[in-house]
Amino acid sequence: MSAGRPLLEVDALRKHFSMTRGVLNDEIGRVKAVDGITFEIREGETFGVVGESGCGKSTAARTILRLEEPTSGTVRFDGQDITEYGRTELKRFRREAQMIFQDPDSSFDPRMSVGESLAEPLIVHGMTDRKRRRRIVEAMLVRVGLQAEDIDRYPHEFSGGQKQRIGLARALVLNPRLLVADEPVSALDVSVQAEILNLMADLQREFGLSILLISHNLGVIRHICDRVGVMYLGELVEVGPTEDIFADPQHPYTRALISAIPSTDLSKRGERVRLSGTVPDPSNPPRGCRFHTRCPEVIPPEEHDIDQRTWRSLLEFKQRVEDGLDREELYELLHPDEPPEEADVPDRLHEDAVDAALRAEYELESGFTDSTVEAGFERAVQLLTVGDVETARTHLESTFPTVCQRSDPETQTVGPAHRCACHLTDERRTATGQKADADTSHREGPGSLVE
Ligand SMILES: Nc1ncnc2c1ncn2[C@@H]1O[C@H](COP(=O)(O)OP(=O)(O)OP(=O)(O)O)[C@@H](O)[C@H]1O
Repeated sequence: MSAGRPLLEVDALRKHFSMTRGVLNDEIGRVKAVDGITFEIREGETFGVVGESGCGKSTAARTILRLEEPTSGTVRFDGQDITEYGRTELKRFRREAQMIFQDPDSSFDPRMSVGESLAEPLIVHGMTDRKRRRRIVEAMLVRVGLQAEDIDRYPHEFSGGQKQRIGLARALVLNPRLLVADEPVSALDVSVQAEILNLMADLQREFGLSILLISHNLGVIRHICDRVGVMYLGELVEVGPTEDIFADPQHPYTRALISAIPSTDLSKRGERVRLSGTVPDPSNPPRGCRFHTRCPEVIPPEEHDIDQRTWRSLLEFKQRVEDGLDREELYELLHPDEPPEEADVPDRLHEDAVDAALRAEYELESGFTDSTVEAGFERAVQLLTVGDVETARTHLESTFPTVCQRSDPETQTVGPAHRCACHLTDERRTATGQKADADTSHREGPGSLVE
């Protein structure tokens, strides 16, 4: 369990990939895969990073190990900034910080025996005594639950779970201080997953390891992590001790991930929060809170009487207009079997038909109870039927504002070592009379979560 001093300190780390075009490689944009994350891992601690596919977890791990060069920010290992390491220091660091991957197959050369694969790092780091290497490798195989005789076998002779054991043995053969495990069990049968996670926990205790565990599955993280960082679109939106994150999740994204964990408790089934769509394009992240385009708890304007589901649907409509809902698209909505390029799209579409089609598309009521909401929606439809998307956009912006779209939430301390970046946290604090406690020392947006 956690106790020691910080071994790894990640501060405002960014990794952007350049998108280029043409022979001159002109930059046309940047994929903000990791966009200002801050956390630390103490000696002997397991820290989990969780988030959906495409949130930037693997890029974060690779940048922390300097397999990718960071765009900005620092990574300190045992107090030293690894972003400034030269070749020799980097070699030493690579010995102390090892990585295992999702697919153990891809990390083994099928032509090399297990013994040869595991001895390789020892040779690279200067161990010339062959007998000694063999003794170390055999002992490590036994330690991960295999047999010393397995040393002369080949990767294809092992099951997926056994291969991941061999992967662990190879990562640990150099006695590292940090293990970075990127989705180590997601390719394995569920029945084998717990065995590998338990083995990792045992090895961690025995070797006093620090572990950075990356997974899209909070159930996996819960199994062995002391603390968790929840990652969304390049940012850490919540960080805290595992038990606090599960007992009192603050961020709607964390709540959605928790609800996605299959429950064996029948009474708890059916409470799953469904997130619409996938993680947005990191080269063009939504403004304000990056999660607002999918957030099931996005904050409605105070002046409107509107339920959460309707508000979510209205915001999806608003987003579609923002993305440019022109007359051709509307025509397609009205006439799904008639491609607009072949049809003569009229200058003015039929208002009632567009109104009905949009309400059906976004599952909106046929008449909103709040007359201002009704009038606001009708006005947007009018503007869209004549193709005035720009005015429709500004009209929707002023009629249906939300703080979630307007501004980036600041990181707030919500409990001991528990931080969250969400406007709902501000609202809750205001409602309970607590002073907003923004972390002004780390103004890097929601990624600024430190212990
Ligand atoms: N070398 C690269 N060049 C350009 N974009 C990249 C590169 N590597 C990753 N990306 C992009 O960065 C974003 C984050 O990818 P990353 O693999 O880190 O996410 P992830 O959360 O680990 O997802 P997964 O579990 O699917 O790997 C994605 O949009 C991905 O397409």
